[in-house]
Amino acid sequence: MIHARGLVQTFHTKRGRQREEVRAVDGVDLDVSEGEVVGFLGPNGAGKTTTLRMLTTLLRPTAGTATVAGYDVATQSVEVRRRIGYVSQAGGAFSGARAGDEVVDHGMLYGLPQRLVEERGKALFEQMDLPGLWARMPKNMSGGQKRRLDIVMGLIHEPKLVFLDEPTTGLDPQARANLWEHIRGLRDRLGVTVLLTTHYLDEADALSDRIIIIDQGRIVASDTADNLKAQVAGDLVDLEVHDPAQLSAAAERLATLVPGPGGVEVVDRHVRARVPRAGRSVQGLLRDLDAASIELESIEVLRPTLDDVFLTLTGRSLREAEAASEQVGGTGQDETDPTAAGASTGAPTATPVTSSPTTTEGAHR
Ligand SMILES: Nc1ncnc2c1ncn2[C@@H]1O[C@H](COP(=O)(O)OP(=O)(O)OP(=O)(O)O)[C@@H](O)[C@H]1O
Repeated sequence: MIHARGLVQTFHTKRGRQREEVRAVDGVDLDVSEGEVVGFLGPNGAGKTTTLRMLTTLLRPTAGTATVAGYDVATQSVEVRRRIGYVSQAGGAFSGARAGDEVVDHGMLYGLPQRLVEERGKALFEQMDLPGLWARMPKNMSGGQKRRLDIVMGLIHEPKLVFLDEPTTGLDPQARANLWEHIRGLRDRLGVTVLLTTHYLDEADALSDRIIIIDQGRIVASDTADNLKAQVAGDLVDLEVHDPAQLSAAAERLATLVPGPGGVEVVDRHVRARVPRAGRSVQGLLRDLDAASIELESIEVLRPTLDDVFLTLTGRSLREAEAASEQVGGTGQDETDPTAAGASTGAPTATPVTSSPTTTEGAHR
């Protein structure tokens, strides 16, 4: 469904008098098969949205090639746009119309007949858990309902491939969980291929058949969540020791489970290490500690998380990476040089109907 090779996007920005080049995407190779739900994970500013904007033909790649649904993003953008749905990060900046009318107008922009769009739209309202909201103004909907309406708009022309850019940002936990169910349903019930960006680790973990991790414009990993976690060297065992005088004795015992030297960390009253298959060895450890009369306040065994994967791959946690990206100016989109390579391929709203404005982003502008 998606095949990208060596995708690059550079932006030129100005800070005061200084002209700077930002290499937002730096040689991305990416393949997504039909029917996959792929989570595109990375810290703020890693290049997720920029990659999506190239794949959805909203930005022309500075270098590299990509085909989406069988068509070239640079030379066959109309064909690509007809076949995809794109729910942008910004979501719907809806007009003052009623939700159902927004959906019908949006579908008709694809050249679809009104009656067909109404039928499909109403079915999608049911599937997306928006019953009775057809005549409601989007401004009077909750955040979760608006996000689901965004997805209805992205699906109205029955694309086989949908791009969701941070679909649950700003939603409360219940609305997020609810939207996850709907995203799973896109694949299970409608056979839709989904590429979704997120910086929520739990979201990528829960939703994705496969996870692609991007950092500083480069892909650093692509595999199932389980395989990625298996690359991290073991489970984290954390012992909280009752008597600080016994910390080094506890550390010695824990060290016997760690392959190689230097793997045990002592922080306050805690002794921690990564232990391969801790589930199997922790019982013996407890017996050892007991025999040596080392009393514990608590013991925790934590399976690796995707954050551990990111840390192993990049040497930074996702949170550190996000904080660093915010310090260097975050999105930095304030002074973009309009002549920069990759200026938009044209606002979809200005595109004739035959060119099928296929993004909810464009249609909401
Ligand atoms: N129009 C632009 N002009 C200049 N720099 C840009 C522009 N768009 C993005 N960038 C920069 O490119 C880099 C990647 O941005 P991008 O929005 O793709 O990241 P992201 O992974 O989607 O982040 P987030 O999770 O915050 O949405 C960042 O450094 C950003 O500041």
